[in-house]
Amino acid sequence: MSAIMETEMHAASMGSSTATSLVSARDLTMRFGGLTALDQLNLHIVEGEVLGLLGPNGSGKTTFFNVLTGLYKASSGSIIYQGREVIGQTPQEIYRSGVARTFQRSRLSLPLTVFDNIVIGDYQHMQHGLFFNLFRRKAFRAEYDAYVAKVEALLHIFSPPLVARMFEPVETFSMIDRRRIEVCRALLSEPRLLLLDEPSAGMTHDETEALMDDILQVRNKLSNLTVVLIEHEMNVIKRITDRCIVFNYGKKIAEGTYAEITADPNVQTAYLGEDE
Ligand SMILES: Nc1ncnc2c1ncn2[C@@H]1O[C@H](COP(=O)(O)OP(=O)(O)OP(=O)(O)O)[C@@H](O)[C@H]1O
Repeated sequence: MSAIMETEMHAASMGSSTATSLVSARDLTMRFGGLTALDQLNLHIVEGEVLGLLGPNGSGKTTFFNVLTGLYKASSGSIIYQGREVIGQTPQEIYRSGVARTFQRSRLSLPLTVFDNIVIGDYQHMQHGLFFNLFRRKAFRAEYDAYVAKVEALLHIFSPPLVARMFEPVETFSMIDRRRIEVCRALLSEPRLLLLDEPSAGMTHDETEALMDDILQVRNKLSNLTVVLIEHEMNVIKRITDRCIVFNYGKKIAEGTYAEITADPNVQTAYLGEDE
């Protein structure tokens, strides 16, 4: 089947005649010694969707993110993002092409301020030579002010009270605010594709609900953004995804709406099998 036909089939499954694939993974395989974490995986990520990635522990979800963001080099197969092969590109190149992510474990520097934590991700884009900082004070100030305005705007989408506290250290913030800060950091580069690895991990039910509202709000405000989230909380998946893909043993075993995948016997067996 041609790539165009597959894209059109996906457009049809999204209920839209204009939907196109932002990412296409084909026969993607990632081996760690004798362990096959991704096993000839084929999937598409459709532009503008919120896609949920599900699957039992160890089914390859985070490995997929790690390959897509260039942290791991796939053993074989291909990932086309915006018409270009991702495999072989460095994490920095992939980031610059518009793919940003958060991690399962927090990667914030707790003693640093909210502002510093957010802009640190964009460090490579900054003019930061000694000459620039010492002798081009006006340009330095303008760049700094532009970053402050950008961070304020991002924090404002999530939680206006965070704006007033943006120069306070992250260690003084609650878990949900820390997650918001991490998502803001990922959004600073104005990505087209945002990958969220278990955003609800370690949060209470109410915090999770609030963060999901935030993510929906971000998605409404940044209409070109495509979001993929790995999540174990089925309520979250049900509430915010347009479509889901389920992994098991590094393969895609189901895809469709939340209602479709939860009714799928393959999915039920994968999860029940894990509990037994
Ligand atoms: N760097 C690595 N070296 C060796 N094995 C790895 C590495 N990264 C992942 N694996 C293995 O690959 C498999 C898939 O792991 P992965 O973290 O992608 O699963 P997951 O679906 O994200 O799981 P979870 O839901 O528990 O986060 C697991 O068996 C894991 O132990």
